[in-house]
Amino acid sequence: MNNLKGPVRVVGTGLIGASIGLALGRLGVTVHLVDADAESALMAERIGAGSRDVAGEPQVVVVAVPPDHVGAVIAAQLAATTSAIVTDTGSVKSKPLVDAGALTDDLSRYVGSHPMAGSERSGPLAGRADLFDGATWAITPHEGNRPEAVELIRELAETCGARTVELSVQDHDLAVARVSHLPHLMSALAAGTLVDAPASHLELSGQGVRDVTRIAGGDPRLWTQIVAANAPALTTLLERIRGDLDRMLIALGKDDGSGDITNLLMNGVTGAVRVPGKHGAPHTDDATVLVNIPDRPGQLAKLFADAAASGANVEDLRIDHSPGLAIGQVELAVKPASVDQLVKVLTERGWVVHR
Ligand SMILES: NC(=O)c1ccc[n+]([C@@H]2O[C@H](COP(=O)([O-])OP(=O)(O)OC[C@H]3O[C@@H](n4cnc5c(N)ncnc54)[C@H](O)[C@@H]3O)[C@@H](O)[C@H]2O)c1
Ligand SMILES: O=C(O)C(=O)C[C@]1(C(=O)O)C=C[C@@H](O)C=C1
Repeated sequence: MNNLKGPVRVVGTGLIGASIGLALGRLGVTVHLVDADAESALMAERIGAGSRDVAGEPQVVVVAVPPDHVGAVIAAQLAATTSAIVTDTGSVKSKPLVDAGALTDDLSRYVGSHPMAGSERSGPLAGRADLFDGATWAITPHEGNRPEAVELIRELAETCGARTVELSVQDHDLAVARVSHLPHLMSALAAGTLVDAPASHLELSGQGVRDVTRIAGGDPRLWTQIVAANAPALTTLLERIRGDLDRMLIALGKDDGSGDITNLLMNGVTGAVRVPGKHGAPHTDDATVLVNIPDRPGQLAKLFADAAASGANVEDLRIDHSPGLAIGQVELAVKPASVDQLVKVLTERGWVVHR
């Protein structure tokens, strides 16, 4: 470790590039900012993601531009540098390798990577220094890479706060089709049915629809490039979903279809619990307790104090709050053995609690 000295040149200073600059800046790594759009680089500099002074050979180049441009920018950066290790943050890993390979003979200084953290927002002003803290960052070396080059990119990701996972380019693209690209398409399709919904229907929106539609807000131009670049893997998954949709439609049309509906829903439960929890840890068996919380200052602090008094350790929490309502709901995740005592103490102290 500690081979990352900088400077790091970030090409593409939008959400991801600016966040990388901010994250590296926390540990004093010098970051140089380049963007085809001068305004984007200026904004990134203003929020403290680095400087637009790009003189000299960088130690590392991070290419954080939209997927259609990644390969060409990698090739251009390899040509513009002599020793720098070049990586990219593109959401699909086979396309940059093919695109850059068509433009240069030597890809030994290029190591692919992909931070598995982001947002539905774009541009430098959406950048956050803590975006990658605890997130997974995929490293996808190819045959021509030297181990030291791969190690340097691993160190870059870890300096940004992430934990790294190494996998092949092909395996990466299959994995993200499942855990990122298909979920995005499903979110967009579900949100699309709201386009012509009457306001009186939308008024009933609760946390469920907010959870399902958040990522649908992502930039459609960026996501078109992402899903087009991963079409083969996505096609296989979409065909599977089409089969499940047909099964659901047939079951809904039958008087005795509830068994098959339950089977499809059970399948969802089984899949959902396989999603790893925070920091890449396995999904825990924590139990959840829901507590109604009045929208008044100090209530959250009081709830935590009362939970602590029961002896329960709060492993995680989520707050659902609808603007305009005088009450919200807090979901406390605790060890199953703590639930009974937690519910007893909170109820005694006046909280409305649901298991
Ligand atoms: N948005 C996410 O959640 C997310 C997460 C992980 C990885 N990624 C990947 O990271 C990359 C960047 O995504 P983003 O969300 O930061 O996009 P963004 O739109 O916020 O920023 C992209 C930036 O690249 C610049 N740019 C475009 N073409 C360029 C070129 N030829 N040379 C230099 N600059 C150029 C744009 O001006 C823009 O400032 C994409 O490849 C994306 O697939 C995105
Ligand atoms: O949190 C989000 O908004 C994201 O969609 C981030 C997300 C993901 O699917 O996890 C989106 C695309 C990227 O390539 C990596 C991360």
